[in-house]
Amino acid sequence: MAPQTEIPQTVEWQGKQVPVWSMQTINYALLLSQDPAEVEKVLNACLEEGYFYLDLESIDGGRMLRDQQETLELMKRFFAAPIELKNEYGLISSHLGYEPVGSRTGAFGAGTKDGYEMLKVSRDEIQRGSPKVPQPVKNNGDLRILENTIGSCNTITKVILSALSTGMNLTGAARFENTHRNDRPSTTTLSMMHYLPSEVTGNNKVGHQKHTDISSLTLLFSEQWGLQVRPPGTCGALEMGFVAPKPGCAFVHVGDSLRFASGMKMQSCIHRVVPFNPSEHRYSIAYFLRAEDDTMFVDSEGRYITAGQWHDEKFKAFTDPWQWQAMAPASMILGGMKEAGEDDPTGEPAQFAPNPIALQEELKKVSVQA
Ligand SMILES: O=C(O)CCC(=O)C(=O)O
Ligand SMILES: [Fe+2]
Repeated sequence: MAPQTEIPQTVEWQGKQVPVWSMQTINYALLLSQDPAEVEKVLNACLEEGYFYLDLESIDGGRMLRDQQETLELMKRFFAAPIELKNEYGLISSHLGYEPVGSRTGAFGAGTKDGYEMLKVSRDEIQRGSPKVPQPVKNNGDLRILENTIGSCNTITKVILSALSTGMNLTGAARFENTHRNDRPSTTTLSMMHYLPSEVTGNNKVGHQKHTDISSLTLLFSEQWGLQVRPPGTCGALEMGFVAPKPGCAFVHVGDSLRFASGMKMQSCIHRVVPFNPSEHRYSIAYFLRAEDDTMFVDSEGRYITAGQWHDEKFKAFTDPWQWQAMAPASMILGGMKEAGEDDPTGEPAQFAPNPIALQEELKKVSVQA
């Protein structure tokens, strides 16, 4: 057996010891063969925690890891290009195009902005003859890399979905795969993110806001620290803690759509990204496997709605100014997941807190517009 990489139980961040949450590691090669013990293990991870590591170091997973490395190189080239080229088409739709830094609320909520720029290429788009991607990556070599990566991620997430259907004894049309078919429209997308160093953006423009994902499953690759999750507890989620990057592994988590499709049995993972190292550029690749647009489920508000409608409403909530987010039901951003109390009783690190006078001014601005 390969030696286990030691993951610490806590890590120092902003002068405090913060938990590093441990989790199950699922073996992709075993899942591919529907190994009964591995199927049960992945199902339990989704029912109890809503996330796990996926070990891809095998003959099948190895090529997928190489696709990620190629995508990482592609992203670094893309994000180094001038803004006019990156933003050639802007954000064409919610799941396709470029979003500059500071487009959404940041890691520390009210009055802060996010610290990442993002390029999204949807699975539906890459399947088209002439995908609409900005000029820096619109060449045969880069399009091939994007197609390979989207194909790999799609296969991996479908293998997981299939194991979960088997684990839940779903048969025929009731299996989860049957609402995630490639030839039916969906908002499934590959999202490539570049977090700028907080030394460059300033402390009020950092990270990624706390949320659960719209998707059914999210497959996430990052070799760098910064991602935090809030594990579900018996009386609400526990404290935010880090996910340690693990070599050869992806981090997979359940999103709202699969929680809803499982009749609320699975946990949608509460997470955010914080600046870990103020001088570091952080890169992450997320594949959001989403249900076909016309899939029906009961959402966290008890409504019988389509996956498309849940996507559109939640995407709007993600991109709304924080003042409007604060007025929306909490079940939207957190997919109905419960939190026991404050993230941290001693509060967020002071250096990231927005100036209270500036906050009041911003609040006034939006109430005048509304
Ligand atoms: O950058 C990351 O590690 C996570 C990004 C994320 O949560 C998202 O795009 O939904
Ligand atoms: Fe997310």
